[in-house]
Amino acid sequence: MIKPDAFEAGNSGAILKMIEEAGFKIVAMKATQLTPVLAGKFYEVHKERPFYADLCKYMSSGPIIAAILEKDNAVEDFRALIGATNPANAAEGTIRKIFAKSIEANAVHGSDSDENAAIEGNFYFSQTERVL
Ligand SMILES: Nc1ncnc2c1ncn2[C@@H]1O[C@H](COP(=O)(O)OP(=O)(O)OP(=O)(O)O)[C@@H](O)[C@H]1O
Repeated sequence: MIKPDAFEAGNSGAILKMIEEAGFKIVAMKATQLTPVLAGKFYEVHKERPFYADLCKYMSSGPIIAAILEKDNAVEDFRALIGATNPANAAEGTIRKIFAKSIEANAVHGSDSDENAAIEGNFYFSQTERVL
């Protein structure tokens, strides 16, 4: 997912280019905007965390791009490409180091397991929208 800060800043194209150049195939993609309720559902796992309300507000504040990516070892390789959650700790050359504004507005999201990738892919795309 390309988050609202990166979309608003006009960085979506540059981020997608980095993703493709790193060997990921985009198999489904759309621009959309989450409602606060849907943002809350997407990040439900964080509902007890102190930043949850702000996160839901931020994630529904503007358009995002949702995409399903395909690659061998995709989860691990994508998390390496995006870098640490807090851009201050992200390695040089990672998407978050280059584009993130803060620990919250950190440009992109990546699934943390194959299982969650399937759940999150289904969250955004119906079967008929998927090119699988
Ligand atoms: N301490 C914090 N303060 C504010 N927002 C935070 C904080 N920690 C995490 N977040 C926000 O919540 C999101 C989810 O947190 P998580 O710990 O799952 O990080 P992540 O797995 O690197 O990010 P993501 O799940 O978006 O890929 C972060 O990407 C960030 O936008």
